[in-house]
Amino acid sequence: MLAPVARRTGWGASRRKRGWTTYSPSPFAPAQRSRCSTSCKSRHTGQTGIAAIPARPDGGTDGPNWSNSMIGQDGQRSWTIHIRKDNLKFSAAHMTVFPDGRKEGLHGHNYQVELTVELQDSPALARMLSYEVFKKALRTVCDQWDEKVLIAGGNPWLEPLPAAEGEYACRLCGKRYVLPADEVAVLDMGNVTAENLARALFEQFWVELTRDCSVPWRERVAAAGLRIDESRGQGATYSIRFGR
Ligand SMILES: Nc1nc2c(c(=O)[nH]1)N=C([C@H](O)[C@H](O)COP(=O)(O)OP(=O)(O)OP(=O)(O)O)CN2
Repeated sequence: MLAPVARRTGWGASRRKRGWTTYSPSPFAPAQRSRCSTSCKSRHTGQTGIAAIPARPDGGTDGPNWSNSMIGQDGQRSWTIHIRKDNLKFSAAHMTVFPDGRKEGLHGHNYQVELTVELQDSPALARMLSYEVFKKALRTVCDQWDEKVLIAGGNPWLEPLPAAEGEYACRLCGKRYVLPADEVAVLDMGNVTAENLARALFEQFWVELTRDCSVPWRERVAAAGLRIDESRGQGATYSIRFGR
């Protein structure tokens, strides 16, 4: 929660007094420094024209009273972490089945994964949630599907067939497939689309992430989304906003 406007002092308040309506997030940007004058109410370091960020006694940088002078206007603050790394991907084969019972030929993609996590309103929490925590969970779930043929276990055109030891066999849209069982992942979905993969991957990711019960995830994460691009410029995002 931000401090009420009337109680704020400093740069933002002085702008309002002057009737300026434009928003600039930081009064400490080089272009603004030269505006400081003896009438400026910001706290200063002693160096002419450079405002000091008031230090919190415990060294933290969150909370309503920290650096109110940096706030140009009222508003809801938020921080969003994005993670998209070349190695956060899985290479898999699939074939989408269309509603009329036709299907694509078996083909593969290097599925690229991207995570977005919107944090609750505090940069301190952002510091506590290292990128690595998210990347570790993402890598684990991506590995499950890497170098696999993905089969939609819930597709109405799928007919599982008896198979020899170590093999997986099925008929899909009338075509028979026999594959090494360890190179197949039968997924609990109706079709292997980017939308369904994004949702399934997100749900597994969340389970993996929240294994560490010492972190109050739901209090720290406001929303999260997982995007899968099956090729450059084409894919789907599954996202969830947690209710309070
Ligand atoms: N809503 C969705 N539609 C489609 C999906 C999907 O996941 N969600 N997937 C496919 C296919 O599986 C396919 O991999 C992509 O098909 P397509 O766009 O035809 O493939 P190209 O990228 O090679 O097509 P260009 O014409 O070169 O753009 C289909 N639909």
